[in-house]
Amino acid sequence: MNPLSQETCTPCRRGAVGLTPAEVAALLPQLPRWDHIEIEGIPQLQRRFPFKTYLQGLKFVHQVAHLAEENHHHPVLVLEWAQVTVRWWTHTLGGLHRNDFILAARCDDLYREFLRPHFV
Ligand SMILES: C[C@H](O)[C@H](O)[C@H]1CNC2=NC(N)=NC(=O)C2=N1
Repeated sequence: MNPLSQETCTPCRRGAVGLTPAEVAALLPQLPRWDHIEIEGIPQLQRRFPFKTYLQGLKFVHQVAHLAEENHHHPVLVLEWAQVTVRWWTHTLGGLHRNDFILAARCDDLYREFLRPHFV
């Protein structure tokens, strides 16, 4: 279990300060399957999760949506055939906050549950 996923998100108030590039660089190794990308000048965390079926992907999207609601922090979710793409960033900062890393780690935990064989 990634220690990041054990942390609690902090409310990100307007005027909050985002992570410095050094802080982002220090956190990225804890999310080895996530890409640090930039879209329209906004740094984000992105991971593609493969699934056997479209409906399995939808189930994962549903779980991530509930995680987002519980934490008042919402990702971009792209549901495609056999894959779900998740992108985290903090809108109020236009950049990355520790919350983005925490919730990315939580997504990894949810996905790991999908991969665990469910014995009948
Ligand atoms: C009021 C509400 O909690 C805020 O607008 C939340 C909603 N979800 C959010 N999600 C993300 N990713 N970034 C935000 O800044 C954000 N703000």
